[in-house]
Amino acid sequence: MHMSGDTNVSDTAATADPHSVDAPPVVSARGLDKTYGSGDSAVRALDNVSVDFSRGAFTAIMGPSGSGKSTLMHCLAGLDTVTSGSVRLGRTDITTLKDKELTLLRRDRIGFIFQSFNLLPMLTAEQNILLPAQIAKRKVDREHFNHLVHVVGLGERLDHTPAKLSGGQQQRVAVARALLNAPEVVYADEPTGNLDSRSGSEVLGFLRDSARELNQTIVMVTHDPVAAAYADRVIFLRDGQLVDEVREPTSEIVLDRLVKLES
Ligand SMILES: Nc1ncnc2c1ncn2[C@@H]1O[C@H](COP(=O)(O)OP(=O)(O)OP(=O)(O)O)[C@@H](O)[C@H]1O
Repeated sequence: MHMSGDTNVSDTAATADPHSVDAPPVVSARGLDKTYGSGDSAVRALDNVSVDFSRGAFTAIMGPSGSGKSTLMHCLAGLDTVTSGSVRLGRTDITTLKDKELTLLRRDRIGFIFQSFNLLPMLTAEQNILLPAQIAKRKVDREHFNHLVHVVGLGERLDHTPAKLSGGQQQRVAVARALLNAPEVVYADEPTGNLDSRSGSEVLGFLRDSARELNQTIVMVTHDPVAAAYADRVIFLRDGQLVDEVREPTSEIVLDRLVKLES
């Protein structure tokens, strides 16, 4: 679902190599600055960050604690305002939007996955997955729904409430919910932070497959080099600046770069 005037971006991007991190950007940030507070207590959380995220690419954002990962994701997703600079989603400069427009943009064009799953306890897995579409009065493509729940392995458990699901299953519900609308970009904030390593690798494998097979653009903040190795590309922040990047990462290379950043 696109807002008027934005369909061209996806149309042209669809002809690009879906697996390339060099495909046309879906999200493009230029000269992002974010300062919290003022005077002596001011903290420059982002310092002139420019970065592109291509269609169908799975990107991990890493860096030491306090380096600005969450701030960058929140600014990219329109959850926080920037001090200066611009963020484009397709053709829309989201930094110029009013609150109401931002709310609609997040609802219609962005998917979110959080560490804490954020499922409603009184709803079944199926109801949780369908809820955003219902709120937005979007027609659900039943075939896509069936495909998603099959791929994430939830077929048998659609009528269970979250309390009757394991952590990994709950996160798979949250992933299916985020992907149902085929949003232009999915932001995942430590999506495996609450999962054991087996459930975590299932969720990460599914995120990687959805980037490769569904051409889904995914941006993930993580502290975990093993999680980052599922991405096509890892970008590194230090003191609010973008300082490094690795393509086709392995956990060893990511760990090595992190250690260097922290030294
Ligand atoms: N609301 C806020 N008010 C003031 N300072 C903030 C706020 N949010 C973040 N900061 C500061 O901005 C800097 C970047 O924080 P941010 O949470 O983006 O880092 P991070 O890399 O995500 O850290 P972590 O890995 O610990 O989650 C830090 O110095 C932090 O203290």
